[in-house]
Amino acid sequence: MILVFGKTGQVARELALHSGLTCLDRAAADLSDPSACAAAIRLRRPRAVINAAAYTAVDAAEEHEAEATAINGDAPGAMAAECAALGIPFVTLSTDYVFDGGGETPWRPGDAPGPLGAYGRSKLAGERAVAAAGGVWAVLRTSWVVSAHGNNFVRTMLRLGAERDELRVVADQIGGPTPARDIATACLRMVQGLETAPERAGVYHFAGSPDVSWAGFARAIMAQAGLDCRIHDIPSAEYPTPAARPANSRLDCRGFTAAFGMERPDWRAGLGEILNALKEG
Ligand SMILES: NC(=O)C1=CN([C@@H]2O[C@H](COP(=O)(O)OP(=O)(O)OC[C@H]3O[C@@H](n4cnc5c(N)ncnc54)[C@H](OP(=O)(O)O)[C@@H]3O)[C@@H](O)[C@H]2O)C=CC1
Ligand SMILES: Cc1cn([C@H]2C[C@H](O)[C@@H](COP(=O)(O)OP(=O)(O)O[C@H]3O[C@@H](C)C(=O)[C@@H](O)[C@H]3O)O2)c(=O)[nH]c1=O
Ligand SMILES: [Mg+2]
Repeated sequence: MILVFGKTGQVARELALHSGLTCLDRAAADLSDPSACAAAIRLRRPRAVINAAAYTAVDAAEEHEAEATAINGDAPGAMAAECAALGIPFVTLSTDYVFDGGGETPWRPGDAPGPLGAYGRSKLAGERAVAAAGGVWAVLRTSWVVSAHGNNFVRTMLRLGAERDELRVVADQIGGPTPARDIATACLRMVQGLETAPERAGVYHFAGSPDVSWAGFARAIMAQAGLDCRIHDIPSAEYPTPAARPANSRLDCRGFTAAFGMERPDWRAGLGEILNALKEG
């Protein structure tokens, strides 16, 4: 059995569609209590652990950094330490928001992080705690997660696109939208890969292709959904938010493909599947 932290989130819901997994919701394991997470692993004796739970409210994290750091920093660290003690692989997710967004070159896993906000700092704290715990661990940084469930940009655009004739969307933040379904597959590939070749432990990048601005992504969503809503390109300065977002969120995913044999998924295909799932309701 593979133990998954998270049950209701975008990635956790896609993981739960696979067999051989036990998914823990907040009632079964609250990440604001890291030692309870370690205890849950000890009790259940899985062959591997995937952490798909996190504090993901980017703007709210600015005012709740201590809570975000407990959940995104301390809890994965405690999980990783327990997995190291048990000699089992541990996979956790991180984000493009650990980078400062400078330049236009896709970020490589070894590039220096420089988070612009509290969410990114809390996720970086988690990466560092996991690496420090030792054992057979992997951090998968992904970006712009989308699915038919939960809070994500596709669902926001569908809601707003049905209400309005035009929308202003930032065009100077570029990244790779990533279907949660593909992230779930990637996590399971990593578990298998780490079981057979533990020397693959480390930090990896995995994002959908092609890279696009939020405005470009919004236009694709409106077009594929058949919504008549015009998207105006705006600079980030015209869409002020409590937390700054990186301008360059491009992730260089070649190391992941080389290690685990999975290419970057085309988000345009994933978007079609999400729209179909929402239509079938
Ligand atoms: N969403 C995105 O765009 C991106 C996400 N990521 C990372 O990918 C991973 C998965 O994200 P995603 O699936 O989108 O997340 P979601 O925001 O969809 O879900 C978050 C999950 O974490 C759970 N959770 C939050 N706080 C706690 C807590 N204190 N104890 C237990 N469970 C808790 C939530 O449970 P509940 O329903 O009870 O609140 C929910 O199941 C995260 O590590 C995230 O940082 C990386 C890049 C982009
Ligand atoms: C709704 C809306 C958003 N925007 C902008 C704000 C923001 O820069 C961008 C995306 O909005 P979101 O609120 O979805 O962005 P955000 O919540 O920051 O998404 C991030 O979530 C975390 C968890 C991650 O790890 C990141 O990879 C990333 O996916 O679009 C507009 O320009 N116009 C709009 O009408
Ligand atoms: Mg959001």
